Amino acid sequence: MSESTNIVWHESEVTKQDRRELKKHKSVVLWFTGLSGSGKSTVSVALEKELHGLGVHTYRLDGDNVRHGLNKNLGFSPEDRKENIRRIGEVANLMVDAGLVTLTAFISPYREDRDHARELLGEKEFIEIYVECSVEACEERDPKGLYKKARAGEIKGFTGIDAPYEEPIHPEVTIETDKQTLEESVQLIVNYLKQKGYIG
Ligand SMILES: Nc1ncnc2c1ncn2[C@@H]1O[C@H](COP(=O)(O)OS(=O)(=O)O)[C@@H](OP(=O)(O)O)[C@H]1O
Ligand SMILES: Nc1ncnc2c1ncn2[C@@H]1O[C@H](COP(=O)(O)OP(=O)(O)O)[C@@H](O)[C@H]1O
Repeated sequence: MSESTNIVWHESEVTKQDRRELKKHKSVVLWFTGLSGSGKSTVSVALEKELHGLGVHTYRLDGDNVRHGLNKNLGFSPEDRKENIRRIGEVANLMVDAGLVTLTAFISPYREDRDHARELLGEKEFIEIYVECSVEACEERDPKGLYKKARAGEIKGFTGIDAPYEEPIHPEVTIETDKQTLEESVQLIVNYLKQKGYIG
């Protein structure tokens, strides 16, 4: 792939701050990370519904969905996962600029890749949410039958089985979906956003 040259940033007259004032809430990325089956999609869907009900403008980016389009040329090698997360970080950055509370639900197994997204967005606009759940519980749930396939050797390099997952060290929020109910997880995140002044 070649790199763009001779390009110059063009400022808009409407700023991120203007868009936030129109929407009456801050914009931020809620970056869910965790094993397959930990509950990233389930919790982010329920949270988005709750936030929408509170008058918050949201958008949700989900691993399976984005891999159908924008990232359909990427697989699950460490390099492809890195590129997947790099693109999501960039897209999320645009959405935060647009004034949206953006929910991303990707395994994002590598600490370094998540930290790059954090650097791009900046500390105030990046909230890492660790969806903690033991691999045993995820495998027990196996909502898409993928753990079964991985155990049978039909999927190689499956996160938590024969590919790594690096736990966050200092996530802003941790939810334990093998101990808490879905409602408890959603409430915990809503309370965090209110407490920190992201939403009214
Ligand atoms: N090898 C392997 N490892 C992990 N997951 C796999 C794999 N192959 C396919 N899948 C399916 O792809 C979904 C994960 O995509 P992500 O984009 O979130 O992955 S990553 O962040 O790039 O690691 C993941 O979705 P979730 O279960 O929602 O996490 C799986 O459905
Ligand atoms: N407390 C809980 N929080 C979230 N999901 C739960 C919980 N208990 C059971 N589940 C189930 O676990 C599965 C999680 O799957 P999913 O949300 O697709 O995970 P991921 O997006 O991380 O792969 C769903 O079938 C969901 O109904």
